[in-house]
Amino acid sequence: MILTVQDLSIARGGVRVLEGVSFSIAAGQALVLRGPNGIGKTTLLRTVAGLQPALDGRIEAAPDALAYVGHSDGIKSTLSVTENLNFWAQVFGKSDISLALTAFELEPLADRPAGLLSAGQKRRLGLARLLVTGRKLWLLDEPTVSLDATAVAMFAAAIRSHLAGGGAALMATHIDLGLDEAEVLDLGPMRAKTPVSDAFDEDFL
Ligand SMILES: Nc1ncnc2c1ncn2[C@@H]1O[C@H](COP(=O)(O)OP(=O)(O)OP(=O)(O)O)[C@@H](O)[C@H]1O
Repeated sequence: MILTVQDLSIARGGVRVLEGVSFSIAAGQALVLRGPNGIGKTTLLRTVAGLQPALDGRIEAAPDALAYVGHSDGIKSTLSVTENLNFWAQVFGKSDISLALTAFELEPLADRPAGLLSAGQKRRLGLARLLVTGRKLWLLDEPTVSLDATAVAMFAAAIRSHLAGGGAALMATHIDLGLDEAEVLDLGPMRAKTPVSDAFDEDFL
């Protein structure tokens, strides 16, 4: 298994949102988190990514297996598209960004400062970053926000080839990516019944 989550309880803003969350993801597998707004999908992804502690339960993953793409793009606006990708490649000890440029059709934008990209183009750059991490498990929070139909298809193709190469993905998305191989985890039954109050993650704003 690339990721195993067992009996996890998580909170946001001191309020328990989900409890008893258990699932595992193997190589080649994609799992889509489903549930209404506010149920705790972002909180779950952040917890699995190690950005906040769990209240209870276990998360098992190889320490260098994860790459997280959340709501904020983490793109450096004064650097060009190529420079951004090179920067991330360096961080992850990789050198080749050509696949990332091609997969998200960023070649025509390669020299443009990222700050001048449109919202959808920025998103494509944010997702292209995944391809230079070399990480096995992609954690994706609403990855298709701002993407048009063509870019959604690019993203779906990137996921497919990642899975085919032995990678895996855990994602929150409201749209159907047309990934037949993806499994769905409905978080509805895991909604917390016993809210607790503490303030350990008040920096989560
Ligand atoms: N600082 C905070 N203090 C208290 N509650 C918060 C705080 N931030 C978020 N919440 C609540 O925590 C719950 C979980 O939020 P989360 O973003 O994980 O949900 P989500 O399933 O990702 O939602 P969406 O589909 O809208 O993105 C929500 O009900 C939200 O209102």
